[in-house]
This record gives sequence, C-alpha cells and structure tokens, in this order.
Amino acid sequence: MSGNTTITAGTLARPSSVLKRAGVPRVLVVMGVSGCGKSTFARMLSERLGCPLVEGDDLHPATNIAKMASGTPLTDVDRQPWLEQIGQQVAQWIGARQQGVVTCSSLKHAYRTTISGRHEQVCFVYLKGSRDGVGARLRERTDHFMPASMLDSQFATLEEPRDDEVVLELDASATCEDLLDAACAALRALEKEAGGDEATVVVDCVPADRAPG
Ligand SMILES: Nc1ncnc2c1ncn2[C@@H]1O[C@H](COP(=O)(O)OP(=O)(O)OP(=O)(O)O)[C@@H](O)[C@H]1O
Ligand SMILES: O=C(O)[C@H](O)[C@@H](O)[C@H](O)[C@H](O)CO
Repeated sequence: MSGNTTITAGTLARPSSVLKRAGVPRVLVVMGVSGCGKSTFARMLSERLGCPLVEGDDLHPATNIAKMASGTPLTDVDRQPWLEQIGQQVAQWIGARQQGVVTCSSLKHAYRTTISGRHEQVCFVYLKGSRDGVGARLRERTDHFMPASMLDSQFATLEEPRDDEVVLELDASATCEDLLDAACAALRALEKEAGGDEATVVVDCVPADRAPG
C-alpha cells in the first residue's frame, strides 16, 4: 500500500488537454501493451467505481487467442471484429448513459477511434509501461495465454495516445493501490472542474483506506 506516501493525481496520472476540456468521462477503456497491468487495474477500478467491468480478452475470437498463444502477433484484420465488439459494448453503455470499464490494448490510434466512436465521454486510461518493467511482469506471469515473447511486437505496434485524444495516462510502474488513488483523484478533479454536473463516473471514488466499511 502507499503507506505514508502522499499521492496526487499530478504525479502518476496525467489527463490530456482534450480530457480536461471534455470533462468527466462515462466509459473508461484501460489500454496498453500486454502485461502492463490492464486487467488487474481495471478490476480494482470497476470495484471502486461500482460499475460493470468487461474483460476485452473475453471478446476475442478463439482463433485470435490461439494465434497469440502460439506466439504470432495479431494483424489489423485479426483485431477488427474484436475491436468492433468492444466498440459495441462501449456504445451500449454510452447509449444507456451507464458507466463501464473495459480492458483493451487499443494499441493504435485507429483502433481507439473504432472503440470510442469519437465519443468524448469515452476515456482511454493508458497504463504507460517501460519495456523492462512490462517484460519483467510478463516473464513472472504464469497463468496467461500470452507469451512474454510477444513483448517486442506489442511495443512495435503501440501508437501512444496523443494529447488531442481523450486520455488519462498513468505510470504503470506504480503499485495498484497508488494507481487507483491517482486515477480517482484525477477523475474527481475533472468532476470538480465540471461543477458536479450530471453524474458520470466518479462520485464515490474515495481512497480505499478512507472508504466506509
Ligand atoms: N501495478 C502493478 N504492480 C505490480 N504488478 C502488477 C501490477 N499490475 C499488474 N501486475 C502484475 O503484472 C502481471 C500482468 O498484469 P495483467 O495481467 O493485469 O496485465 P494485462 O495488461 O491485463 O495483460 P494482458 O493484456 O496480457 O491480458 C500480472 O502478473 C499482475 O499480477
Ligand atoms: O492487440 C493485441 O495485440 C492483442 O489483442 C493483445 O494485446 C491482447 O488482447 C492482450 O492484451 C493479451 O492478453
């Protein structure tokens, strides 16, 4: 846990200019290369926010899983139906004015457009990891289909989100608890800035050590 460390959104979480302008997001897409910590963080975030979580890997066609498990990177064509499915889930949440968290590597700018449909209430939460840091996590992980040998192709494919995308960038090397606190602090700051307008995501997102019961 973070112990005595004082966590501020500014040190670990960096909202893009467009996110600051767009205000509080409704749907959060946790993105980054394989092994950066998406599933772990997204589970904690959805629990903290009290909203549904969809694990993007569960939406892959079986052929994609088999291909990745065999150590062969996916192509744009392989990913397209998967991205569209994730985009449909996101559109459903947006249409129903519901919060949601979904994991998806979302490696390229075009993939992110497919997922968000350019909707400004869809925020990509980018877990930015170093090659060494993510590589160490992949090598230690034993219960996953994705081999550590895919690390290079994941970084080669990655187009980092730009400041003109709706993105909250987090330093993936931090502890899960610190990441969660930093993300929530950033979301609360957006909410405050928006003047507590119609509730979207944050509201009850308080640090675990200050949460009731
Ligand atoms: N903040 C963290 N600090 C330390 N270890 C972490 C952190 N987040 C995740 N891990 C560990 O790193 C490994 C990779 O995490 P996780 O499976 O969540 O990554 P992922 O991005 O969802 O991977 P994939 O895209 O391949 O499914 C796991 O063993 C997990 O326990
Ligand atoms: O876009 C891709 O190359 C892949 O889909 C991967 O990133 C996986 O979905 C996942 O992250 C591994 O578990």
